[in-house]
Amino acid sequence: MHRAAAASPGVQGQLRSAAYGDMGAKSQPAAHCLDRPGWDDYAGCMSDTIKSPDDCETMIDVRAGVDALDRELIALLETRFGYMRAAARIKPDRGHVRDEPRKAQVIAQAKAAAFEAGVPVGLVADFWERLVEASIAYEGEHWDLLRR
Ligand SMILES: O=C(O)C(=O)C[C@]1(C(=O)O)C=C[C@@H](O)C=C1
Repeated sequence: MHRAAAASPGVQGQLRSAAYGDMGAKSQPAAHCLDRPGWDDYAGCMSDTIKSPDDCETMIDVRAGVDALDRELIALLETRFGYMRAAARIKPDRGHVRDEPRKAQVIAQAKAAAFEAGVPVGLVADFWERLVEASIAYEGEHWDLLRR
């Protein structure tokens, strides 16, 4: 499932401004670009500013691409933490915040997806371990905040 297809308009706008916010209105992709899957759409819409890795010719190209991707990653993380706030709101017991079987499933899925994508699996395993632990801490703090 493509993330933009599943996202609300608010999340799409958030992704767009986080990824392309400082590039000026002229270089922002058309809204339809974020509704369609695949690098070709992303790169095609952004061809005047952001090039696909294979099309990069200079370090300016590379760093523009990396910076745009990093902004998008941060926007995605913001959305993930939004789901943690939702979980904190929905889970009836504080003891449910940490769910070890689900944590193991989330990490296993991330490792499998990394393997499929040719991304270093060890890196993803370490990153997701940190990510889920940080998510548990965040969700717990939010659970307490909502009920104090
Ligand atoms: O799935 C949940 O129950 C969540 O709260 C999300 C999440 C996660 O980061 O993905 C966080 C805490 C749980 O230990 C398991 C998974």
